[in-house]
Amino acid sequence: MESKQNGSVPASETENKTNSLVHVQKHVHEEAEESFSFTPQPSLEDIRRMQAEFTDERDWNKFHQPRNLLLALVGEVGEVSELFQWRGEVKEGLPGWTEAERENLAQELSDVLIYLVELAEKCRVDLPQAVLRKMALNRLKYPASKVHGSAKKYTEYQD
Ligand SMILES: Nc1ccn([C@H]2C[C@H](O)[C@@H](COP(=O)(O)OP(=O)(O)OP(=O)(O)O)O2)c(=O)n1
Repeated sequence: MESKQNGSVPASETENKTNSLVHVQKHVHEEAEESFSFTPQPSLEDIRRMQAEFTDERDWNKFHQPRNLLLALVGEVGEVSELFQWRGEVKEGLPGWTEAERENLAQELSDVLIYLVELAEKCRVDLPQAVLRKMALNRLKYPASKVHGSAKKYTEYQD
């Protein structure tokens, strides 16, 4: 028989609750810590080439001018937004999303990337190199020591 102190919850019950809380916290922690990375292929250059072949084979270059590609890109961004709308905040890893919803999102994000890469190609922007330059600029604009933990825009810092 469990001993009750001053009518409080038996020690074993408190222990169980504590244990399950620790379990839940550990689970949440593990989910947040779960590492994720992309497979290295295809590269952006691979994607550029594959999309160029797709376009050539269909004689679609006459439609794929920069402005049309930009409009197509924005349209696909809208399709990604549709998948998130009315859901409220969505946690990292998309807990509760079905496999079909995840696949849908993967397809829409791919459409965005495909049009982005082709737009960059048609504008003669070497996207991987441009990204390296831009990230270097971002690091200069937002020194970690200065902005750590703050999401303020760089123009809001007084210095
Ligand atoms: N003129 C076109 C039409 C399509 N695509 C390619 C690039 C995109 O990855 C995809 C876009 O196809 P859809 O316009 O059919 O759009 P979705 O695949 O998003 O279909 P839906 O709008 O029904 O969701 O196909 C392309 O390069 N050029």
